[in-house]
Amino acid sequence: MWRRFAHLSLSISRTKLQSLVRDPTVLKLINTFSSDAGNDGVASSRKPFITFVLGGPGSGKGTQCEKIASIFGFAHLSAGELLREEMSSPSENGELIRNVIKEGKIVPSAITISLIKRAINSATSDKILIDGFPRSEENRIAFEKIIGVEPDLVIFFECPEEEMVKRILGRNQGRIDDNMETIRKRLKVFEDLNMPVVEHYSSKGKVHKITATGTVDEIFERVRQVFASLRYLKACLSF
Ligand SMILES: Nc1ncnc2c1ncn2[C@@H]1O[C@H](COP(=O)(O)OP(=O)(O)OP(=O)(O)O)[C@@H](O)[C@H]1O
Ligand SMILES: O=c1ccn([C@@H]2O[C@H](COP(=O)(O)O)[C@@H](O)[C@H]2O)c(=O)[nH]1
Ligand SMILES: [Mg+2]
Repeated sequence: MWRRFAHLSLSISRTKLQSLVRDPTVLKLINTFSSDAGNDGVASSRKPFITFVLGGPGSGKGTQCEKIASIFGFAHLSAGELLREEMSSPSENGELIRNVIKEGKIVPSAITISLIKRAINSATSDKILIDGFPRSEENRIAFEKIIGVEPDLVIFFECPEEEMVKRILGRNQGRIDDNMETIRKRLKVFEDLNMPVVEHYSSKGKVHKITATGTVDEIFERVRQVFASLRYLKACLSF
């Protein structure tokens, strides 16, 4: 296959390309865009390319996901947003979700995963950003079991607590959990339950840690480089 690259003046060595082709994320990129293989958990005839976007409350996940979605053509699924919509609809789980969110705790996996699964199945892109999920190791294990896939990539926004608190208190969207009492609980849940998920995927080499301080555009420039390099590799490897 290397002859296919011969006419390109790529500043990337053959050895590097060979190692990239063995990289699971790159292999998945190629499969996502060129195969019809499906899986049992989601109805798509293609395997979606799944990115988990993690970070503490107020670290900027939603803000950055919107930019990734518009520039790189991803579908943006926010687990928190799906739960808020469910909470506001005449759903049998509405009251439970409201109480859990108000307490800064984690909604049972079965509820969140069924909302995520439905959203993946109706997404118009096979490149999916799942924002703010999994929140715990229990969430993660349940997702991998029910959906039958692991994420291809994990973006982790690292942000100091005082900055996250400042951002949340300035958000002004009327969220029932954007108050100091709930914020303290959310920060503790993040450290105790969400960080082990980041550590799990770090040990598998899937995490891209992004420093989440600075302006929205400065942070997006760091994020953009991760996705631009994936897009570049796809372009190199799939023609
Ligand atoms: N780099 C930034 N500098 C200043 N404010 C920011 C920055 N990024 C996002 N914000 C603002 O901070 C608030 C929180 O951002 P955002 O909603 O994207 O965070 P989040 O990680 O999705 O939070 P949550 O986990 O609570 O949903 C928003 O009001 C957003 O406009
Ligand atoms: O997978 C999830 C995602 C969210 N929650 C609950 O919702 C709130 C708000 O989530 P944001 O991502 O900050 O919008 C969160 O504090 C949890 O209570 C959840 O349980 N599971
Ligand atoms: Mg958010």
